[in-house]
Amino acid sequence: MTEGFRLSQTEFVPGQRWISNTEVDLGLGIVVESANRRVEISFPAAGEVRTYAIDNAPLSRVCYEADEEIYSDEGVVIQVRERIEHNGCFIYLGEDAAGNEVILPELHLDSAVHFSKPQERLFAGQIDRHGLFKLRVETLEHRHRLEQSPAYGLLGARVALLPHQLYIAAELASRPVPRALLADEVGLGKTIEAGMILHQRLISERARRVLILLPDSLLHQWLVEMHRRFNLTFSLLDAERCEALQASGHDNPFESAQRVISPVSLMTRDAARLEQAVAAGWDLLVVDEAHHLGWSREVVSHAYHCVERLAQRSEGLLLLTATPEQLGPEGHYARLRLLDPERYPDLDRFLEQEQQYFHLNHLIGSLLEGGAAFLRQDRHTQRELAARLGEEAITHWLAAPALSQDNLLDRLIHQLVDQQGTGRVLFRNTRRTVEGFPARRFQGYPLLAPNFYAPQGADVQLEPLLHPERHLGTDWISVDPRVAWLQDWLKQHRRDKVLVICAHAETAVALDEYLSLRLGVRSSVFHEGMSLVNRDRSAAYFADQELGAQVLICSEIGSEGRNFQFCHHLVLFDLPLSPDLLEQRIGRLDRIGQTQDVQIHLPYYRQSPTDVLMQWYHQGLNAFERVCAVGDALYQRFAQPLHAAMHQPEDAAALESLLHATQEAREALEQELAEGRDRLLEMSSFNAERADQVLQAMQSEDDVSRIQTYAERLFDRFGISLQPHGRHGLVLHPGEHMLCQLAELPEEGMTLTFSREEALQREEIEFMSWEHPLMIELMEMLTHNEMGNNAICMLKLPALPPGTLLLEAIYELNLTVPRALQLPRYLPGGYVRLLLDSEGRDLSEVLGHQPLNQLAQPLKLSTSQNMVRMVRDKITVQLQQAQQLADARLPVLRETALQTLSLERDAAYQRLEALARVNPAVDEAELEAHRLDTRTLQQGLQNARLRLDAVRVIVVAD
Ligand SMILES: Nc1ncnc2c1ncn2[C@@H]1O[C@H](COP(=O)(O)OP(=O)(O)OP(=O)(O)O)[C@@H](O)[C@H]1O
Repeated sequence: MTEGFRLSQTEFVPGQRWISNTEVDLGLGIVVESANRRVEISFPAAGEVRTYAIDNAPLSRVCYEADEEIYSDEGVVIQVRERIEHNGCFIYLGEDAAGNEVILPELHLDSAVHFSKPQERLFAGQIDRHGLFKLRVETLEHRHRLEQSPAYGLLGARVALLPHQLYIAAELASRPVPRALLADEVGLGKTIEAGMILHQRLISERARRVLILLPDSLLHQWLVEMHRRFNLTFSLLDAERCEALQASGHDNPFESAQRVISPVSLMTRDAARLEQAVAAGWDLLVVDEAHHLGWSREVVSHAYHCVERLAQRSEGLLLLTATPEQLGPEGHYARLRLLDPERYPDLDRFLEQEQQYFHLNHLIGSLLEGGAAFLRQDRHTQRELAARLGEEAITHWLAAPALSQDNLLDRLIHQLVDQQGTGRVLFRNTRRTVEGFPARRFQGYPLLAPNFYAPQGADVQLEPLLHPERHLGTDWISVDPRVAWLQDWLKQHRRDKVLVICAHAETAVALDEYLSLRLGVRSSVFHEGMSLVNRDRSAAYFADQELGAQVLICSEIGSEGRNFQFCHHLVLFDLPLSPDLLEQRIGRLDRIGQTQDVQIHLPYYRQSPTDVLMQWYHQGLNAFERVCAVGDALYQRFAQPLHAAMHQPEDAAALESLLHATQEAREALEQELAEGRDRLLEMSSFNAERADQVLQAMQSEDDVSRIQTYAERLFDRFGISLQPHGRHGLVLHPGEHMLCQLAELPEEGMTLTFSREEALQREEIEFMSWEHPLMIELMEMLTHNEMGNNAICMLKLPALPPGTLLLEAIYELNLTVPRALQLPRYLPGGYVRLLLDSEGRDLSEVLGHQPLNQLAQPLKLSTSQNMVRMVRDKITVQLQQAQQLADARLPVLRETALQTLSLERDAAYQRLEALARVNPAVDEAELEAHRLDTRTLQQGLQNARLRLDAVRVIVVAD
């Protein structure tokens, strides 16, 4: 667009170019005829002709000055050198891009020209409503504040603000590339953490293409959770949909969408699909229930291979599992290797490193306890620190003023925590650190096995012994005392919902049929033999509080990932032979959102293998009533005597000694871990100070009255029809006079609340946060287009003589840095505001934007246009003065931003450097990437220019 565009008032002469002030989209008009106090204008770009009364035609004359760029109707760009007038029409003399002399009569100006810059629009008479200008500036303020907030990207999630999740989300969101294992205990919110990280990366444009791989049973739940909690819509690509897409002409179905959810089974069963998914490339890959990715030195599972291929083609990688060591330390190692193959090249080295935790933890423990005073005196610890973090780190610390040593010590401790083998990639929060979980209560129900049931003996396979129904014949349901027990229990708890989990689908189906068909219990079933749709229907039927099922019977697939915390009773119809799987089962109920104690019930045959296993779990591991983090490790250690005891359930002495040994081993192991790995893990998984910073930022942005007041004006300006809905809510509908079509406002309208609390209770209504897609759409439309970028108003201010002309200019920084690097975070205040008086003095400090808004009176459009015509020369001078002043401010702005930038980047660099001491070969690449990004950011600031974003002319009246 052209700079310094002028408007001039002359007679209407055929051939002149004018624009309509009220219908700017018509483009440049040509005077066709002027007679009988009327003028006829043709608008070639729009193919329209208009006739106006000459006296009050809403038209402005188009007239370009020397040095401006103009476009001919043949698309040639011309730099104007001179403008001459001939018979009332202009002729422009200038040069084209190749330096050729061009003479262009105004008749041949491009008619499709569009004015967008504030000064162009002001002079062209395209003056915005005063309210729209105010809204634009307010929107800029909000946008900059949000971009600089530590909560940026996390605000839009419909979630309760839980510090352990906020910390992980903020920590990973701030990294250039998030590659991590989210391993919080069952039900602590790994899906939510992953969702928050995704949301942040997508909003900040650090990721666009996301693939989520899931077990079949979790596809729908994730789709719903991503949409309902994060407003993120994913395409589900399973085998059928891939086929359909391919049939409709998509060579690679994975290129048909940016955000995809797929079952892992699609990759493992169909090599071609895996290749397509790999070829499509991803910014972020998420794999839930990652403990299924089996790996050992001898055998690597196919699922592991598939995920490995994809992980190599994806920048970011989030692996989710509540039981990272379920398949032993090898499996754990293998998942870390997926995240960072170079840092974890070798299993033996990894196992060795794990042994080092004790010393590191001891060092950290003494620093935490003794603080700066201790470190100042203790030379031995100083030497140890120097050995781990480098001589320079400790010399620098010792040289620092005593007052700042405490803070600096925190930084050193964090560097030590990072150095721990898995410090930066593994996040594990436990119920010990996250408070507020209800208790678990366990009750076993010993039953007499039927007389004819006797499959025991050392030669019988152990696993089937845990499922007596398999030995009771086809009519097992009528003879198995567990069924009678269940029937009885249900009768006594008619009002309670209960989740029943058993190992096999056939058992689940038989139980369901028996309960519903023979006993009339409202029961539903969930197993791997059902279609995904039917599984979800069953789960939804169970979730329905009023008309839903009382009982849901799940096979083992129901014990992973699903959310059943609305129910408080869990019946274990059998026991799994894995402590981690037991924890997964209990985790369906014992998860965030559970409001009552979780009651766990186990009917079992007296003196059976299940009886032994139950006692081992309960007395040995205490795994029913608490999370036993060392369960699988102890299972590996005690498998042999445990299996022997299960084969000999009547041998009370052997069992007693097994239980005793297990208890002792558990206590010792827990103690060892608490002093070693777990403490470090706890420290790297959570930082109260950082979490609190994010929490406070979130709470401050949740201020309902601020967002509500602003949003109501915003919606109204765009012509959206709104009605109040409760205290903090609205019902929106597309209005009759909407300014434009809105992709994020559905035809049928939307009911919303601005309150997070209400949004958490009422999932059927939208949570309107600063990051709701509709809010983002409107704010972007306002600030990325010319809407409201100029205004004129009147002001009565005794301190200033009437007739004084003030010019308020708002400048934005033009940044040429990729948005993903989030340069605006470092900019103080975000934009520059100047308020110039007639002498070119800046009064912005004396009269702020808000006070000015309160004093300013809007003017009618025609008055505004006349006013601009009268004072356009003065405005032009003031605009030039403002630009000079703004340019003079730029170096200071740049310097402050560079300082903030280097403070933050240096701290991050030091953290990486400390890490590189352990593994220099690997981390050099990361350090180099960091240096490069820092250079790009610095360069971006050096190249930044101030661009006039909006301008307001203020006329001081009597
Ligand atoms: N911050 C939160 N606000 C509201 N609900 C939450 C929050 N965090 C988690 N939840 C709810 O708690 C339940 C457990 O969360 P989630 O499914 O993310 O846990 P998980 O760690 O992935 O569980 P699992 O180990 O079983 O896979 C879900 O119903 C989830 O919606």
